[in-house]
Amino acid sequence: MNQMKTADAAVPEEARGLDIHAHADVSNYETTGDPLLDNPKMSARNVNVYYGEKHAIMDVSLDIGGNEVIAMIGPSGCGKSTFLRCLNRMNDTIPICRVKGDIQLDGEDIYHSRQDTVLLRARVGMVFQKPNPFPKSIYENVAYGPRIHGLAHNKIEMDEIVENSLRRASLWEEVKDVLDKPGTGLSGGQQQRLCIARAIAVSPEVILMDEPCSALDPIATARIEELIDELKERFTIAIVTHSMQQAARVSQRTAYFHLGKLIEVGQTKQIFTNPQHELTENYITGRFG
Ligand SMILES: Nc1ncnc2c1ncn2[C@@H]1O[C@H](COP(=O)(O)OP(=O)(O)OP(=O)(O)O)[C@@H](O)[C@H]1O
Repeated sequence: MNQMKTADAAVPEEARGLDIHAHADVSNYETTGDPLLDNPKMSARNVNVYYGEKHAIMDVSLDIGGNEVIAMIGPSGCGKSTFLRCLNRMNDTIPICRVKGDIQLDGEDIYHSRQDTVLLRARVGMVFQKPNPFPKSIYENVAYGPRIHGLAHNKIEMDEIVENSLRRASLWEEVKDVLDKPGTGLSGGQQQRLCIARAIAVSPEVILMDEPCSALDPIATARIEELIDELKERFTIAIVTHSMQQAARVSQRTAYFHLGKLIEVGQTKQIFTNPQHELTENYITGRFG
């Protein structure tokens, strides 16, 4: 059986420290692997992103399949978060940021001028690196989205949405007796599960997760990873992670980014055991990153 090649598998010091900028001109690289799928849930074509003059994402084309977990990995600053934020137009909130190219959700252009971004972000929810509950009760954190989207007609329906969302986020048993207490009073791991419950409450189709475990301890991280595994039954998930072990544990496909370019995409097992591109191999074996 193939062995995982990741950095954490004791890479000797002398093998590390390869300069990422040794391959600084990646602009003409073609993506290796299978970035495109039949019948994708989301599809990105020739996406370029600029922050002012800085060209942060270069001509990325990538599909995301329904009910898959796709992990986005790569060295710091390679554009993973920027690309993720394109998928629900979170980059619109950054004035100097320009996004070019075509991104579709179920075949519809999400950058169309008639696209309502509030509705889009309900369909394509987001969980951030640092848990960010609203300064409101646990109940209100979850009820807020359904209320603004008119998803409940009465208190009974709202109670049901709140309970179901907290159950799906594996938090209900811990908070069912303290729903009126502030969400900010929970532990970091519980706060992150509350943020996941909040995202789930508006019945999204896709959940974007930007390093959702980086502020959590290993036990809280393991719970979120278990949760991701359960959530993929109902949702499509794109996750940015710095942890290759996490990518290997939670995802079916992995996309490797490098200096703004999508270098390689494939089945997670293949990426970690038999990467086709030298840059991917250098990264997963810990030579840079
Ligand atoms: N708001 C911003 N304004 C200007 N430049 C930005 C902004 N956000 C990101 N960038 C630049 O875009 C490039 C890609 O950044 P991005 O945060 O997407 O990378 P990343 O791979 O997610 O990095 P990390 O792993 O460190 O979070 C970097 O060079 C970064 O400095």
